[in-house]
Amino acid sequence: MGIRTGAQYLEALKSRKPEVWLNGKIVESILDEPYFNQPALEIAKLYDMQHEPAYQEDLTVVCEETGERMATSFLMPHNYEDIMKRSKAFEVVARQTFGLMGRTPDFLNTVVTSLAQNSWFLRKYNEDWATNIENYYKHLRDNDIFLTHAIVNPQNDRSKNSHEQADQFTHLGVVEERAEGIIVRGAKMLATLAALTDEVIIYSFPGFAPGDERYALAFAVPIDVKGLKIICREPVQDGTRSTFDHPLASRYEEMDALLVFEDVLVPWDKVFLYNNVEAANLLYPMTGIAEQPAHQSGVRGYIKLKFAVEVACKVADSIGADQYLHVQRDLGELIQNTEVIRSLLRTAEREYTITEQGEARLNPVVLETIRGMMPDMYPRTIEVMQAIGAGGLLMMPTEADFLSEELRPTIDRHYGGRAGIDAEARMKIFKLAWDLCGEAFGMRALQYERYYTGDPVRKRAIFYNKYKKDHALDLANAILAKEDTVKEPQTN
Ligand SMILES: Cc1cc2nc3c(=O)[nH]c(=O)nc-3n(C[C@H](O)[C@H](O)[C@H](O)COP(=O)(O)OP(=O)(O)OC[C@H]3O[C@@H](n4cnc5c(N)ncnc54)[C@H](O)[C@@H]3O)c2cc1C
Ligand SMILES: Nc1c(O)cccc1C(=O)O
Repeated sequence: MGIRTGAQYLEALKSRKPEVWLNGKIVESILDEPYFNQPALEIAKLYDMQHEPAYQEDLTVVCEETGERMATSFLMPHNYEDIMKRSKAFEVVARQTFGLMGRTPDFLNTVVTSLAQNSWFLRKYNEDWATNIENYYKHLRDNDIFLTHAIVNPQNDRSKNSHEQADQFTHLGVVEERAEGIIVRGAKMLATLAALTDEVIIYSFPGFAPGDERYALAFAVPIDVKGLKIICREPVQDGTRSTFDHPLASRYEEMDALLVFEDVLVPWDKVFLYNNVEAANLLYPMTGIAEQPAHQSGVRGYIKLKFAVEVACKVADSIGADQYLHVQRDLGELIQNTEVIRSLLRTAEREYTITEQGEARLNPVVLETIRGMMPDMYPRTIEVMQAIGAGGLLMMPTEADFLSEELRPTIDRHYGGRAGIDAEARMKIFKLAWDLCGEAFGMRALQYERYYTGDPVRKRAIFYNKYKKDHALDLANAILAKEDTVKEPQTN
């Protein structure tokens, strides 16, 4: 099939009926549900862009194996040119959603591509696991499949491992083996965009302990597989809010969901890892699924940070606040933060290495630095935006007010900004800002930057401990090695 169009993506959406729970009801038709309609159209636009002359060379490449075009995010990187091709594709996608949709198809495309490129790791444990992921990669690549994923156990009792939870199937685990596959039961979180995807892949961040064997697994199933409940969180918009009042929340809402598997059959050919705690704990650090998605999320995160900083600058400019020193200082800080991330990305890309399997990987220390800085930089941007927007963020008429012939003259008189910024222009800027720094949509976008890549506290601790193990601290050791020994005590 090769690359899909938006219409083909939407047709596939219509052809399925996953068990999606939204506000206490099963959604009968995803596309007809107002809440999902606009985000689905945004995803469809990304598929259409693969066919548009302006974007096709950036978003797709010709697959050497099939001769058909495939998404560039399925390209297995072997050199700097491949790295930069992927980087450009990630940026084109990110710019389309201003970096606000973190789990666009390219994210998991890079995950499965790297799992396939590193199938050697799975082959060490089980030949079938390796063959299965290699075949799954081709299935996704050749059919341009949109994946969601859930790799975290739901928050039940974080002081206990999966096998110690009160109910042994609170967390997703294997109930039994059958000739046709494994039966899985339990929950996994946090499947972003699940309702809008074709299939779901399950695996885990490291963290299994002896006794967790039944939970140590990785597999993939269609999103509408029998027995899978997709339980959505509360929506941050209802699909009917005006794009004038909520320009971001109305378009880029990424629904998050808990996945509950109720004795779901996973065919053996879709099992990538099973009943092996060591393999499950090493999957993330030993394959490229730490580095490769971090490239996509680094580029996306940069675009989102840059976008939010630009909104903060527009807010300040629209009311003349950026003539004041402290506002200039704070906005200068935010701009410098975006330059730090941009520069780190170029450094990580340039300082790539080639693995024994021929995979080009960005510098992991630099990638991890980006991942470690974003959970502070993005919230700081929102804080500055709130401080500059101040009460104006709570002083915005709605689109309906603007449309009132009676009220409009009053709005025009009292809601304008500095010279040259009329009421509508200022309100459009402030509504962008409020979606980012006040609405539930914006708070989720902030929480995303804090947690999408894992717990920042533990990620930084892992980073420090690995850095200490891998780096000699040679500058400090050099001075300590000098002959500045303590002289003999003076004896009087
Ligand atoms: C908007 C958003 C989108 C996301 N999208 C996805 C997705 O698409 N797919 C997916 O799989 N995941 C997704 N995630 C989930 C993300 O991977 C997790 O949020 C992240 O791994 C942290 O886990 P947690 O949220 O359960 O926090 P917890 O691990 O429960 O942490 C809660 C608090 O307890 C502390 N804590 C808990 N356990 C420990 C421990 N063992 N040691 C020390 N401290 C501990 C943490 O430091 C933290 O302060 C998303 C998250 C967000 C916010
Ligand atoms: N956040 C991640 C994810 O959801 C899947 C794979 C990798 C990551 C990551 O950030 O490392």
